[in-house]
Amino acid sequence: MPPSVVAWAPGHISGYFRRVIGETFRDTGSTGAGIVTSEGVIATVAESVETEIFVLSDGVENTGSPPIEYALDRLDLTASITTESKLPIGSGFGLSAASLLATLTGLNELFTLSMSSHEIAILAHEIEVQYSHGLGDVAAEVGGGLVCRTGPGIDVEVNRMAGLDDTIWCLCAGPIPTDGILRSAGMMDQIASAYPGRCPVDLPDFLSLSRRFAEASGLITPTVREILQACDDATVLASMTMLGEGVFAIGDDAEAVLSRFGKVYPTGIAEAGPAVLEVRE
Ligand SMILES: Nc1ncnc2c1ncn2[C@@H]1O[C@H](COP(=O)(O)OP(=O)(O)OP(=O)(O)O)[C@@H](O)[C@H]1O
Ligand SMILES: CC(C)(CO)[C@@H](O)C(=O)[O-]
Repeated sequence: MPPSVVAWAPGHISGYFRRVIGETFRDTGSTGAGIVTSEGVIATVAESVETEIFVLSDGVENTGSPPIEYALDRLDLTASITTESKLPIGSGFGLSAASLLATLTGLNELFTLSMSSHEIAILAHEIEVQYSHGLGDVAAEVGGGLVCRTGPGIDVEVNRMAGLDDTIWCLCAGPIPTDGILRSAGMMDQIASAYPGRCPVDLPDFLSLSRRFAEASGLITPTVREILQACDDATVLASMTMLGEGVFAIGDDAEAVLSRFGKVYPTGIAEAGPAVLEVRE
């Protein structure tokens, strides 16, 4: 077996956001708030004469990942890469950013690239913005907690609320292609007008601000509406995952209410960002 490294990065449930377009990708991104999730992406990277990428997400295996392929090209590397996540792709869990952060963290260790965690984050953010796969997920996922980003990019101060032991219950009705929304000027205008303009004071406040944003953004689909209504009827705090056709909720009855609509994915709130888990010589 060739040498390999296993690395991890957290996911991110964005609750509300506003795009900010800067002069370069470094000051382009979003302001907003979200939950960095303990359910994220595990990347196993190994030396290989040819690049191969396997993506295992929510039990479904695919091959290939353009953003990861681009990252390898930028680093002039070939490698065998496998990413694994219990959460489904494209459903608002920030897995594109997490897969980049986990993969780059693993490659950095495997090939002794001597990249700092900040340099890894800069490259991941650039790729996210370039592919329109995300705006603020990398900035959120470099650390843990309930995060509030008051500026775009990863060189700005991020407010993090740590030590939260709540379980976040998530339900996914289907993917929403992030790039399609981010590339729509009309949607971006409506999203900007829905933006709350402040950071949450605690987790319940975050859910409440996110729900008001979702209602005003025009993004709620009929399926999400039905699920949110059931949560309202049961006095369960819930909102829509950005950007995915999904719902996230907290509280004692959240799992029971969401389970009526399909598979429920529980996650904790991460305490930290990307890390190397194992080095296999
Ligand atoms: N776990 C993963 N492993 C490898 N590549 C991934 C992974 N998740 C996403 N990608 C790549 O990123 C692309 C865009 O993913 P997308 O942004 O839609 O998912 P997401 O980040 O989970 O959703 P969101 O950005 O709404 O939170 C995918 O088409 C895929 O090429
Ligand atoms: C745009 C976005 C909602 C996609 O996940 C996220 O990157 C964010 O909050 O900026």
